[in-house]
Amino acid sequence: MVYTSGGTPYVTPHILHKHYAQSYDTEQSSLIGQHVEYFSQAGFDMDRVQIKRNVSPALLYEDAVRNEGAVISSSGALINFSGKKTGRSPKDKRIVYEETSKDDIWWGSVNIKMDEHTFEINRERAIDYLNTRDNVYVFDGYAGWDPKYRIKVRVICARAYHALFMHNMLIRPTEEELAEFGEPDFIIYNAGQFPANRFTKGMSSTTSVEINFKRMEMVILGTEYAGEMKKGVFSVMHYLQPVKFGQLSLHSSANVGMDKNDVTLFFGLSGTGKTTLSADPRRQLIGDDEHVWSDEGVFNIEGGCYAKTINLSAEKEPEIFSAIRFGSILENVVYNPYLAGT
Ligand SMILES: Nc1ncnc2c1ncn2[C@@H]1O[C@H](COP(=O)(O)OP(=O)(O)O)[C@@H](O)[C@H]1O
Ligand SMILES: C=C(OP(=O)(O)O)C(=O)O
Repeated sequence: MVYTSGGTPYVTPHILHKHYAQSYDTEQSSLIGQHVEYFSQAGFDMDRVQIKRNVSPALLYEDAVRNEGAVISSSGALINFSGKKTGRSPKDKRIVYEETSKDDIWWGSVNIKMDEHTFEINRERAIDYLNTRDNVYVFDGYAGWDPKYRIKVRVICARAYHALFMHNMLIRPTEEELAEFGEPDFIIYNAGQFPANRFTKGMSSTTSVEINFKRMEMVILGTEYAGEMKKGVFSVMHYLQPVKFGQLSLHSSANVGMDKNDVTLFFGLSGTGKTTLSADPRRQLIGDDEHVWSDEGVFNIEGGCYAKTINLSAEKEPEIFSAIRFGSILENVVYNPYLAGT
């Protein structure tokens, strides 16, 4: 990200893995016995890494600013950079070919096949990388507002901003729900700072975004674009809803009239206006991207929204503009370093 002021270019910082000594209240991570055992069994070196589970946005801000080159904008949002990948990598997204799901997947250039062994290699690579970090962030949340059709998702990642992103995009459990969360239904291992090995069978680049429906896991290597995680959860719900629950999942935004139950769905590929149109102030927002039309109505899969900020103005899109405040993330935007991130 380059910002130019008076002809002088300024490259905004993107400092990764800076090992600052950190004071951290261990109470906050509150990994109770069963969790410590879970993470040890999952291959995490619990003597080395500090696992921070469902920590507050303020703590994630502190870590992102201290360790990841994040900046706080004048309106309180957290400005972050996703490195060289600033969008999704569809050509590097693969699905494991295995007996439990192979007949329910439309294989081809969108759903690219990967073998189980390669998944295991990349999964191990991701966990090995995460074990080299001082901080590993975990966010446990739900996908799907209808308790009948929702799943429990665990995100394990190395960047505080990725944890904050999923804190925003998933549905947050209450304190009681978190205490009784138990085993997740789906796990994302995000080691996006670390590349895939190009010499591993099937890897065509250093990026790999892969889903294994048998293990109900996703592994991300070689891309830090946070949207991969939210779309990964969507891929899983797009598989589970029709195949396992018999419900219709939709890539659409949705809103509803103030008095009537007249739900409107807006369909379109990424960047075609789903978020913008669903934010109509005369109607109530249900969600901006991922829904399920179930036997009882339309429910959102997500807990937050993801909007494009290009040419965003307070006049044209006031609801989206005013959402840029404490807790929200600005990803890959230009800012003025002299005016405290404006
Ligand atoms: N008439 C319009 N309707 C919707 N979006 C528009 C329109 N004109 C321009 N835009 C812009 O197009 C982009 C649409 O992005 P967004 O709503 O986030 O798409 P999506 O949610 O489908 O990915 C925004 O930057 C928005 O400002
Ligand atoms: C986050 C994204 O979603 P959408 O543009 O569909 O809102 C994306 O395409 O990466």
